[in-house]
Amino acid sequence: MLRPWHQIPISASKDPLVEIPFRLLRLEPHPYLSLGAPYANGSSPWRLRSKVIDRLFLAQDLLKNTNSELQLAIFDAWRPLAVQKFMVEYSIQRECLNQAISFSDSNYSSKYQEIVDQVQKFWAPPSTNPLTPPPHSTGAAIDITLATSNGLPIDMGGAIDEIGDISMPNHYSQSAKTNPNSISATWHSRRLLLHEMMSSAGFVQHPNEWWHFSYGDQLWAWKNNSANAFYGSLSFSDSNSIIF
Ligand SMILES: C[C@@H](N)C(=O)N[C@H](C)C(=O)O
Ligand SMILES: [Zn+2]
Repeated sequence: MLRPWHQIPISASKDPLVEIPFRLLRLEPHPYLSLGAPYANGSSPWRLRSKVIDRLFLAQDLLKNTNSELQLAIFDAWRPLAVQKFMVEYSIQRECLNQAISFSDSNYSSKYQEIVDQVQKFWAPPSTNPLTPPPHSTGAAIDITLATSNGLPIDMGGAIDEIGDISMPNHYSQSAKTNPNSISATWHSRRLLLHEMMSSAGFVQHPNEWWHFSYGDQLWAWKNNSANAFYGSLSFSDSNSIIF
């Protein structure tokens, strides 16, 4: 499924993919490694382009100055194409189970196709076309939330990766307006805070996901009216060297 930002050309930067320093909190164990996703040769998902990491530190400092009791907490970062494919297939199967659809009838069921469409609102296709890379395989995208200073993720009114309207960044805006003292208003303000810190540091947010942000990829270029994106897909060869 092509998105409007897939028409943006990529003029590939050589900014390297590097390990995210431990000063930024990681939510361990890594959710997709725990599911058995295929990270070749034990390669680390905790990596991003170096300039993206600089921006994350900026967002972290902004957050510290706004609310010293909170910190950023990273859920996922770099994702090889094989992992993107694994996670898309896993998510379709999980939704089939949740919605009691038989995966074995998949080819014949229109309900199955509905589930595929729902999942594709949240997961980018594992495209091998260099013109349409999935954002996480460029090293420019991050799934992130807020945590207390002692490392406990706070409730944002919906789990990361949930398939449904609850994941829309503004899902609670109406109920927050109607009832400013409700838990929905708290969730809305937490989502707004995350968005504000990340966007002040230069990131853009995915339209359907409160937790997904990127810097320098096609979505970022499209939202910023920039002629080019500067991060394309990268993957690791068996020897772990970077291939652009
Ligand atoms: C679903 C979520 N983890 C995610 O990363 N979604 C984006 C759009 C993606 O698959 O690149
Ligand atoms: Zn993401």
